[in-house]
Amino acid sequence: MRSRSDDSVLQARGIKVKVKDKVILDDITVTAKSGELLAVLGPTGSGKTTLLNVISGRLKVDDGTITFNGNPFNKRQRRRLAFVQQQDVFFSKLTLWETLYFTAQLRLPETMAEEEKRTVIEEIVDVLDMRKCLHTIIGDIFVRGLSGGEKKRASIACELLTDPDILLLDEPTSGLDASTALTLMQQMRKYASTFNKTIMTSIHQPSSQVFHMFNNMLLVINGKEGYYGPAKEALGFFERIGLFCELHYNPADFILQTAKSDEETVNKILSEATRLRALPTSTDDKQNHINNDGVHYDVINNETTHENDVRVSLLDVTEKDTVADKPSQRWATSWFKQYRMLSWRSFKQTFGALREGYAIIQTSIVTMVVGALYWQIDMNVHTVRDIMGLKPVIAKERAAGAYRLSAYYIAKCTSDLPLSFSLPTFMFLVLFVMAGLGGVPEFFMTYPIVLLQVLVSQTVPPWLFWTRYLSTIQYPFGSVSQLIFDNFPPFPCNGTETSMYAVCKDVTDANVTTYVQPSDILTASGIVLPVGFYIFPAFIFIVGFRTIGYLILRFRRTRIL
Ligand SMILES: Nc1ncnc2c1ncn2[C@@H]1O[C@H](COP(=O)(O)OP(=O)(O)OP(=O)(O)O)[C@@H](O)[C@H]1O
Repeated sequence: MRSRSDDSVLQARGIKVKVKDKVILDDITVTAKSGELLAVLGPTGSGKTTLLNVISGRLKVDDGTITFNGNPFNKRQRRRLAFVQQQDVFFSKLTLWETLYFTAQLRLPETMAEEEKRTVIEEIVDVLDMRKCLHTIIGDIFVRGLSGGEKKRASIACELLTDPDILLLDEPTSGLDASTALTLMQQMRKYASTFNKTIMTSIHQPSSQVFHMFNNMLLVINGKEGYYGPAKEALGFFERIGLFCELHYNPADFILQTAKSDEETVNKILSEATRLRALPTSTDDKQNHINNDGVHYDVINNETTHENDVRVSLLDVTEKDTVADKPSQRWATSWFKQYRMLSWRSFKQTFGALREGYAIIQTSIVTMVVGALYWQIDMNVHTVRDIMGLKPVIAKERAAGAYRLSAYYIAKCTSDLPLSFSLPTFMFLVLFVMAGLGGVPEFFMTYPIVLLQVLVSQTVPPWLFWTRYLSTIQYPFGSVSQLIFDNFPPFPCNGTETSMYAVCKDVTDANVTTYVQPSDILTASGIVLPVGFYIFPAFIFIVGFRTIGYLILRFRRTRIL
């Protein structure tokens, strides 16, 4: 159930971020209060996303502090923060309902009753007005599904499921038409005021109506603070330095154009902002900020979203903080639950691809051709597309602490098996019968080895192609050949390519029939070792490569900037 969050103040003070020698954020101070919508405006590349990354804890600062109710914003409190990134990353074959259900199962506590989880989903769906597309698939560039605006709301819905106190939105309106963007921001503003949530959103080019919805705004220019304060006072700030917005002109457009204009104008804005910040009685301090010493705190909430002024004393803040500091577990659900849900989703995604008829045809053809040559698993446009698409989803979900990497990895490996095996099984069966490679016992002896080879092939990434010299294919091939040819009858030298077999080379008398033994065929193919020798390395490959894959995922750090 949505709960009304306690009054809170999140403050970033003197934030500085440098990448190599480039200063990306320089002395940014901003305060976000519960119940309010704070917008971070700025030209492209000014540092808006970087600031959100810093606040969410995904990026370290070179200088500055972030506090929550006057205390350092710690890891535990950050779990009450949700971050909706600019790109919507989803499993495309799942419906909106399935996506929300999956997220709820993983991110809501296991102790919460199933019925309650469903109620939470229903509630969010209503808050964001998404009922009409609940059973539409997410879709991708190949198959249409949710619209851009619906996808954006779906991203937000996934984050709202955990009922966070603080919601960071990175460019939620980018790519949306003006009316969809307006509806979304109206929903966000209403959500913030109804449930006393803190919402901080970066935004590129808000319409006039959207602009008037912001309680406070921070203007970032080249990583520096251009204006911070109530949105409705922003034009007054510019007027004080001689910059006037024409009547009926969109204030956001005016502000952004001014922020991108000549150096002299930009310097004027930055100097005025610096001057105001230095004033002890600046608007900034009066309205929003905890004083420098972080001890005294007095908020006058003067916006229309609140019916009454809210005054929070130090005592209140300390009490609220204790509540917010309640120890929370690292994971909402057990390893097994994560494994089960991740397998479920992986199945849905894979079989969703199969439901698309053309995917089956294409997969079959490619598998037939490639599989016939190499017994390799198919690697066509669809699977590549899906695999490429998964990385950002996993990165997003892992960053939000949705599940353990080990649960994901094992679920992915196991849930893919039925599909991975289905087409090679079909092919092997057909070939086995058509080529008359043996009877039922031979089939059941050789079939597991084929499956083994499918697994080995899957685990070798293209950049490790040179490992063919380690002959992953040779081992199962060797064992299959041995099992098949062991039961073959000898055949005469005449009628065959005699140079292949030593026994045939010396046959000079046409009346003498010399036979090639099955063992001769194997020797000629370089298969000379016992069956076990060929099977064992396949297991080593399967376990070895999967372990390496897991370790790479585990220890490779994702760069955010
Ligand atoms: N890893 C990096 N190395 C060097 N510069 C970087 C790196 N990451 C970001 N930057 C630079 O930092 C600046 C701020 O980037 P950021 O993504 O925060 O901007 P933004 O205001 O969110 O832009 P947009 O509105 O286009 O999303 C940009 O100039 C960007 O090129």
